[in-house]
Amino acid sequence: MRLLLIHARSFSFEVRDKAVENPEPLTEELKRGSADNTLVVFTTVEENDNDSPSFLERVADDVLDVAGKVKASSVFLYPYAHLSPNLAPPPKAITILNALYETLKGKASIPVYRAPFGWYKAFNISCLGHPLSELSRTITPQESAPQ
Ligand SMILES: Nc1ncnc2c1ncn2[C@@H]1O[C@H](CO)[C@@H](NC(=O)[C@@H](N)CO)[C@H]1O
Repeated sequence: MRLLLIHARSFSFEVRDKAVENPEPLTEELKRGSADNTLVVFTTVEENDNDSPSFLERVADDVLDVAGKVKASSVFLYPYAHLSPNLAPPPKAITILNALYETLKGKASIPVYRAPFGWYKAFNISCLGHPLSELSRTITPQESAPQ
């Protein structure tokens, strides 16, 4: 999994067009969203990722550690298919992203928002520019313990 974490003074998005054959169904609250003092997590699910609790908890712990350090008021999970050449296919990617969203919500003491999967979206972001405001992470499932 590849993450680009941007601590933003403000962030907003609005859905435009379908980007995959079967995008996530849109509800009113998923069509647009915004937050201030938020940690935007552009997230690319890779082909070798999985939805095991141990993997997702490592990702969530890393994200929330950054959110705490920068004193973000919320986390914004943003599906983003541009951070890796080894993409998981959409059905697998949406499953893992939704599981990550639930894991984050279960662990976070601040609100966790998300943008919908499978759509082109317009967005505005105002990066705060402090030393921890632009971070990237590559997190991979641990190899199973040697037999
Ligand atoms: N492996 C993957 N990891 C994360 N997101 C993925 C994905 N495969 C598909 N998507 C979603 O489908 C849109 C088209 O690729 C993606 N949309 C985007 O990446 C927008 N920034 C528009 O380009 C995303 O919502």
